[in-house]
Amino acid sequence: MNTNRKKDVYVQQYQQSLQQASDILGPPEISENEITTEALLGDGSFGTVYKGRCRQKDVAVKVMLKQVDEKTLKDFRKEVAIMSKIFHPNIVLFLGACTSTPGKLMICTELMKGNLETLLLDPQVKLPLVIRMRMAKDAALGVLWLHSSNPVFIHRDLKTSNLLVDQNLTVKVCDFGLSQIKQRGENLKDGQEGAKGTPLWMAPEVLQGKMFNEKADVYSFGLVLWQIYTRQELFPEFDNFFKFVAAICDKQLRPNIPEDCPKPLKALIQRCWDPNPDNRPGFDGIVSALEEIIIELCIPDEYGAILWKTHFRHVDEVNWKDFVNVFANFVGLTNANTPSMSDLLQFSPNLNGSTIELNFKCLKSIIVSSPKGPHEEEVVSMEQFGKVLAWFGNLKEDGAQILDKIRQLMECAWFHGDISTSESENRLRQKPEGTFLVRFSTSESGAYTISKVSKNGGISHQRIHRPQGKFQVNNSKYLSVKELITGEASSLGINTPCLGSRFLSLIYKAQLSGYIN
Ligand SMILES: Nc1ncnc2c1ncn2[C@@H]1O[C@H](COP(=O)(O)OP(=O)(O)OP(=O)(O)O)[C@@H](O)[C@H]1O
Repeated sequence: MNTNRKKDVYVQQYQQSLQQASDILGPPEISENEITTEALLGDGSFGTVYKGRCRQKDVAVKVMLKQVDEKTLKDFRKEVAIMSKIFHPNIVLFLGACTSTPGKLMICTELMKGNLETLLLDPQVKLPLVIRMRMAKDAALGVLWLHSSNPVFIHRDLKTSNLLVDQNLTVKVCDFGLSQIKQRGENLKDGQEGAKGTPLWMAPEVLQGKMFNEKADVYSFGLVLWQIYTRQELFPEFDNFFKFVAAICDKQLRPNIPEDCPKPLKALIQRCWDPNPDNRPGFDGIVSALEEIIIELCIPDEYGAILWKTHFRHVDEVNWKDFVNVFANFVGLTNANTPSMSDLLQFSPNLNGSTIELNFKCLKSIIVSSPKGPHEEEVVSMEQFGKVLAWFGNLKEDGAQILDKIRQLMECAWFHGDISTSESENRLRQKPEGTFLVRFSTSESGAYTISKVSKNGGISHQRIHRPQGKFQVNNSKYLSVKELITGEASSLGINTPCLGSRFLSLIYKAQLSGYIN
């Protein structure tokens, strides 16, 4: 037998054994008495979802209605069959099902914290936009997986209540009761029983009983994105189905996108809910667009965002060495013909004790989050990179000089950097009037705060604002914090730097070991 033929036989044998295994095993069957139900988690049209226990594990249990018609039974079997075939970190993990006891049909899945709709509509829950966009990306990754499978899975009931959230705010897609399988390129049409899904979230072609494909999920996802952005209820003004269908399909009505919505997000939402399914993006395009939106939210500096998009677009954080190499290349300190900056810093005797080495030490001291455990790496997050650029400048104009700016500020005894308001008060307590420090503002991006001991030993805080990249207190603007402190010392009543800055020891240690000053 030649090698290719042998390979074919092995592949055939392997596929047969897989088929046999799946015929024997089927979806993991759990017997009725292994499942106990506790608190109610949610009510759906197919049944009720409870928190439960199964084989000593907390689970979610969807208990189907006792009296089910043939169609619901078919949907239940389909949900079990689909869930037992899909595995992805953004799809709720199917654990097993009780399929054999009539009147006791149950599906067990991993237990999640709750659904996204409830979270979004709760005004008490703080969810910054960047976190919401990460949640949207999670959901899009889950649906991308469904749409990329062969055959294709169409979810058919995408809505925020079918997106579940865990304790880390990771989002996972659930509820495959209405999902359908189709071949790539195939279009489907609903039968006599009518459109499937939840009308408010349904694509116009589905509402009208026309041919549809996976782009119907994209339409629903446009509404999901709208709700993730606005945190408002969807179409509260409608209570009549026929008027609703006419508004969506004939008048092409869509929810209002607020003025302050970032332009790329607005464009993405509008493309997703385009009346023509062919104009809607695929989920791979949606994931890419969300990645760009997340990067731009975290890194408002134009060139900083370009750096991250070009080199690290799929990740939220990178290890320090990779970051240093990319950054040094980007600002022209190294190029394709030189060794990488991390190698230069480690092995080049020329850089030992140089300003460049010290500059990178200073950058590292504010950009790297310290490892949480012995096996964790030193990493730079997209957020922290964005913050450092907001504090220290404009990457396009400053290039490598940004590193000098960081070091020069750290050389000032009064600069304490990333300490909290209460830590600044601890450091200033009992100090004479006029003692002061400067730190990063905890609430305004790119801004600084002067904390000082005022009359009678009271401690007060004053913001240094950043209009157009300048540094401003009262009505005076300066090119740097250092110039501002010198220029405004007497008007601000500050005279003595508060000691204790962690950066100063870094600079002194460097000077003692021979750094050029
Ligand atoms: N694994 C889970 N962990 C925590 N809560 C869950 C879980 N699964 C479902 N829920 C809760 O139950 C609700 C209903 O679940 P699900 O959508 O699967 O039921 P359904 O009967 O198919 O509902 P519908 O068809 O009306 O969307 C969810 O919105 C969620 O709040």
